[in-house]
Amino acid sequence: MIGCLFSRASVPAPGISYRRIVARLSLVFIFLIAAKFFGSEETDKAKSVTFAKSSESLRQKSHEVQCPLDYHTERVTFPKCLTGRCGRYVMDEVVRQDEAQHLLRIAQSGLKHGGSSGGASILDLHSGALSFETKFINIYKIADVFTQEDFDVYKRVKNKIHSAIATSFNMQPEALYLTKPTFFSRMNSREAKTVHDEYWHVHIDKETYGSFHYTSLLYLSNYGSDFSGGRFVFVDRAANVTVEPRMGRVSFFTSGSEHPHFVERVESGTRYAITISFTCDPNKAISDPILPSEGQS
Ligand SMILES: O=C(O)CCC(=O)C(=O)O
Ligand SMILES: [Fe+2]
Repeated sequence: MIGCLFSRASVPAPGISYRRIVARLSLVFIFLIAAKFFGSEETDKAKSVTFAKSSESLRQKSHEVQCPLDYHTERVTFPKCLTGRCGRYVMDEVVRQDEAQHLLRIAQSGLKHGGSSGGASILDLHSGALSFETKFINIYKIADVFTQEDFDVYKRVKNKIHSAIATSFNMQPEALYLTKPTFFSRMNSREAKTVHDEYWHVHIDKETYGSFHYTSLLYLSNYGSDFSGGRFVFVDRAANVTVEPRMGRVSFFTSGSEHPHFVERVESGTRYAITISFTCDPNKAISDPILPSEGQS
């Protein structure tokens, strides 16, 4: 069989010229190159544009995108919160460095009591959920880790981000509510052990989490020095658009199908961030976390 194929390849059939073979091979070659560049795997997109570099401090950088159809349908229900504009923002001056450092210490001291066996761990101060090997435990049941000051800083920073979103999207702050899940994340290059470790998949927050209308991310470590890989990537039609995490950097965007995104795999080091989510639906609102009183945990 193999011999047959070889002989067919080396002796052109009558009527097929070498020129034709070269032309066909060229077509195959062009097709392979095109497949590499325009392949369906979004994460392989060759064209990548940096929206925010970790080396630059941005007071504000924004980009407006077209809102999807279902956004306009939902506007009827939440007209004060869905103001007709969809887009993304990066701001480096909303959260102070000392506040970001304080939040990093909260994340580290909480995660000391657990941590995933794979590459992604979370800590949720609202529910107490903490990654532990391949599952989750309630940190409030096992340790008395946090102080009132920790909760005060957390709330102050959340309020600043809430105001920045309300102002940027031109809404009354009362129309926008904190929702769940809102959580610290720690990512590294460890091999995934469960689906919860697979943070690198393209997703849409409104579909993944249900209640989100506005997603915000506060970065607690620096791309390039604390870790490599791990950039945030918007999967736009024309190109992938990256945000490089930077200590204290706030990035926020409307959470619908206009913003598919993923986090690149971390190659080395440790990446810390907080996902703080907001909804327009008062029924999906959550309150600020409070320090569990003695005997309550
Ligand atoms: O940490 C990030 O940069 C993004 C995380 C994310 O996409 C999410 O929590 O839904
Ligand atoms: Fe997300």
